[in-house]
Amino acid sequence: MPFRTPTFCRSLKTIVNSHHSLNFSSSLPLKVSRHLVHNCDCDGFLPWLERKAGSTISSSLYIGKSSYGRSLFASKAIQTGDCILKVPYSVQITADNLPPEITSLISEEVGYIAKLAIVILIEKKLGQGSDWDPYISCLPQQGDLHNTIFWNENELEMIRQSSVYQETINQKSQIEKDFFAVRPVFECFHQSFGVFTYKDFMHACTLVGSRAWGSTKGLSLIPFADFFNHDGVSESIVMSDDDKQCSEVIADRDYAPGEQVLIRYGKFSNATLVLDFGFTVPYNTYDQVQIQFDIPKHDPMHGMKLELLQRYLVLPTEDVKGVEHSVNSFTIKEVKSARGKGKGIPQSLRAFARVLSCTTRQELNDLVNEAALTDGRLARRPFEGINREIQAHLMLSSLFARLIEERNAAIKSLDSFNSPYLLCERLAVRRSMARDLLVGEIRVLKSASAWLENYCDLAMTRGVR
Ligand SMILES: C[S@@+](CC[C@H](N)C(=O)[O-])C[C@H]1O[C@@H](n2cnc3c(N)ncnc32)[C@H](O)[C@@H]1O
Repeated sequence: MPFRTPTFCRSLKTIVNSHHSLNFSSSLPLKVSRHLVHNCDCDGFLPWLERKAGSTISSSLYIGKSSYGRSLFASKAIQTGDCILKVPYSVQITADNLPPEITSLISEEVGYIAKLAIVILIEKKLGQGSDWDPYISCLPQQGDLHNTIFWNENELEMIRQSSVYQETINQKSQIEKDFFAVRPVFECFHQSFGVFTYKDFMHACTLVGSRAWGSTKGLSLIPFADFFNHDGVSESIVMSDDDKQCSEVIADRDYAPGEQVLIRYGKFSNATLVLDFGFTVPYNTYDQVQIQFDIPKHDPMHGMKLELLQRYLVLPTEDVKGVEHSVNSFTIKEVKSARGKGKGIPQSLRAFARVLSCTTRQELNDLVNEAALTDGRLARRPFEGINREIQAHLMLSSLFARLIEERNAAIKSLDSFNSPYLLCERLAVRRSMARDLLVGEIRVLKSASAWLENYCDLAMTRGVR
C-alpha cells in the first residue's frame, strides 16, 4: 500500500509459506454484525471465478453487504481450523498481467502498485470484453473511498497534527510521479488502451493499495479474498503457498451461518488504516504515533548536537509506514505498563533527549567518550547525575504534553468543520476517522507520558544507577 517506498509496498500482508503456523486454539470474541442479505450485485461473482479457476474456491462463504461495504459471510457453519477459501494463483492478478508491450516500456522505478493500477485501468477500458470484467466491475467507485488522499484541504486540516497529514502529501506526490512516468507509455498505445486521467490513476492505485497482498510477484490482487473486511483481533490472515500455488484462509474460530467473517489485514495502526484503506477502528491496539523532536534553533550548541546525532544515532531498519526517517523522527507505541514492565519509550528517543539536554561541550564530549568505551552508541546509558537524567526525561514529558494538548484542541474543533448539505455524510465519516486517529494518538502519548513520570519518580527515589 504504500505509495512512499519505490515499490510502494505495504499492502495487505501475506505469509508466503508452505506451513500454516496459526494457533487455532482460541475462539476470539469478534464483534460482528449478522447479515443474511444474499442478493448483492456480486451474486454471479463466485461461480464466474470458480469457472475461471477450474476449482472450488469456497463452499462456505458468500458475498453480502455489511456496514463496511461488501463483505464475506458464512453460508454454512464454519469450524475453527476449516479452510474457508482457496484462490489459485492462476486467477490472481499480478504485474505479469500487464501486456508485454507495456511492461517493456515501463521504467524500473515504477512500483508494483502503479503496475497493478495500470492492469486495472486497461481491463476497465476493455469493459465487457475483458476476461476480468466481473471482477473489475465489482471494484469500488471513486466516491466510495475515504483514504486520506481523497480528503480535501478542509478535511485534511482535521488531522494536521498527525503524521498522516504529511504522509498523505507524500503519497499523493508519489502517485503523481508514477503517473508522469507511465503517461508517455500510454500515449503511445492510446488507440489500443485509450487514455486515462490522473484521477483515474489515483483511484486505481488506491484500489490496489487497499486490496492487494504482498506476494513473491511483488503484489497480487486476490479476487474474492479481497471481499474480506478487517478485524485487528482476528487471527485469520490470507496465506499464500508457493508449493500449492494458491492463497488460502483458515478460520480462527467458529462461525454460525450468516455471520460476517473477518480477517486481519495486518497489525495496522489507525494511521495506516486511514491512509491506505480509508477506514479506522474506534479502539486500535496497534496505534502508534510518529513524532518529531527538533533541536531548538536557539540552542547555542545546535550545530554540534546535530552533527553528533547524525553521526551516532542509527536509523531504524524497519520503516514502519514507509515514512522517510530522519534522526529526529521516532515511532511511539502504546506503553502497556507504566510501572516499567515491558518496553517503555524508544531508547533512541531517550538518548536523543540526553544529547539535547547537554549544556556544555564537555558534557557532549563525555557522551562521545562513553560511547567509545561501551557499545559505540551515544547516550544509551543514564546520566550519572540523577538530576541531569531527570531533566532530560522532563524535556520529553513536556514534548508529549504539548503533543497531547494539540491533539485535544484538534478534537475539540472537529465539530466546527462543516460542509454543504450534500457532502455532510462524507464529512461525518471522515470526521469520525479523524477522531479515532487523534484519540488513539492521545492514548499512546498519554501512556508514554505516564511511563516517563514513573521513570522520573523511580529515579528520584532509588537513584538511577
Ligand atoms: C479488501 S477491501 C474489503 C471489501 C470491501 N468492503 C468492498 O466492498 O469491496 C478493503 C476495504 O473494505 C473496507 N473495510 C474493511 N474492513 C473495514 C472495517 N473494519 N471497517 C470499515 N471499513 C472496512 C474499507 O473500505 C477497505 O478499504
